[in-house]
Amino acid sequence: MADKKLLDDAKKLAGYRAVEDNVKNGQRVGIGSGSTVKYVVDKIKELGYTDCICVPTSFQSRQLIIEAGLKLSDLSITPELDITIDGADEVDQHFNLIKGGGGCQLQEKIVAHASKELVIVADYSKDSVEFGQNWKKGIPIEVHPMAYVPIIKQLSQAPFNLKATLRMAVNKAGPVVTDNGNFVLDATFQSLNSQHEIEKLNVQLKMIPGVVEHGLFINMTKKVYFGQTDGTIKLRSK
Ligand SMILES: O=C(CO)[C@H](O)[C@H](O)COP(=O)(O)O
Repeated sequence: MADKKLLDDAKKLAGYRAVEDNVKNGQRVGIGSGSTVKYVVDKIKELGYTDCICVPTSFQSRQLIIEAGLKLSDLSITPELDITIDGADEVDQHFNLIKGGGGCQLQEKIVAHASKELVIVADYSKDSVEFGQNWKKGIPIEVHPMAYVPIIKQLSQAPFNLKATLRMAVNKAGPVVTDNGNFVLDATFQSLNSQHEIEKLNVQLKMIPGVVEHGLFINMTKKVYFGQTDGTIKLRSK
C-alpha cells in the first residue's frame, strides 16, 4: 500500500500546479470532488482569486468552496465554465478516465461537459498505461435505486460481461446513496482491450434504462497533472 503522506504530498503538488498553470482570477471554474481537489481550492484561495466563480460537483466540493470563502455558483446561474479541475481514479495512456471512486460522477461529468477544458489532478498511483491496470474496483455506475437488481443482471450478460456489486456505505447500514439520491454499482471487467471496446462500453452503458451516469470519462480531458514521490510533477497533455 502506497504511503499516505507520499500520496498526500503528490496530490498537493498536482492540485497546486494545475491552478498556477491554468486558472486566472475572474474565471468560471468547475470544482471537482475528492481528496486532491481540496488542494485546488486551497491554491485558488491562497492566490487571492476571489473573483473566480466556482461551481461545485458535489456536496463535498460545495463545502470546500464555502469554507474557502470563494464565490459559489451553479450551472443554472453560470451554465458555461472556462475550466474544471477534477481528480480521477485512473488515467490511461489514451486519457481515458475512471472516475466515481467518491460517488460524484454524475455532477462531475455534467460540470466537466459545461467547461471549455477539463484538467485532471492526481497522485502518481493513478497513472496507468492500460485501462484498468491500477484501478481494480471497477467502473462506478450511478443507478436509480429501483433498477439496481435488473441492471446488475443485465451487466452480467453479453455484451457487457461485467461483475457489478452494490456499493455499501461504511459508517451507515445499507448502500451508498449519492448526492442525487441514487445508488452506485462498481462493475469489474475481465478485459477491455481496445479503445474501440472502451468507447463502445461508454455509450452502451448509458443506454440501459435506470443508469443515470457512469464513471468512464472518454475524450474529455487533454491535460493531466500527476504529483510524483520525488516532489516533481509529470504533466501529460495532448
Ligand atoms: O471521481 C471522483 C469522485 O467521484 C474523484 O475525483 C476520484 O475518486 C479521485 O479522488 P481522490 O482525489 O480522492 O483520489
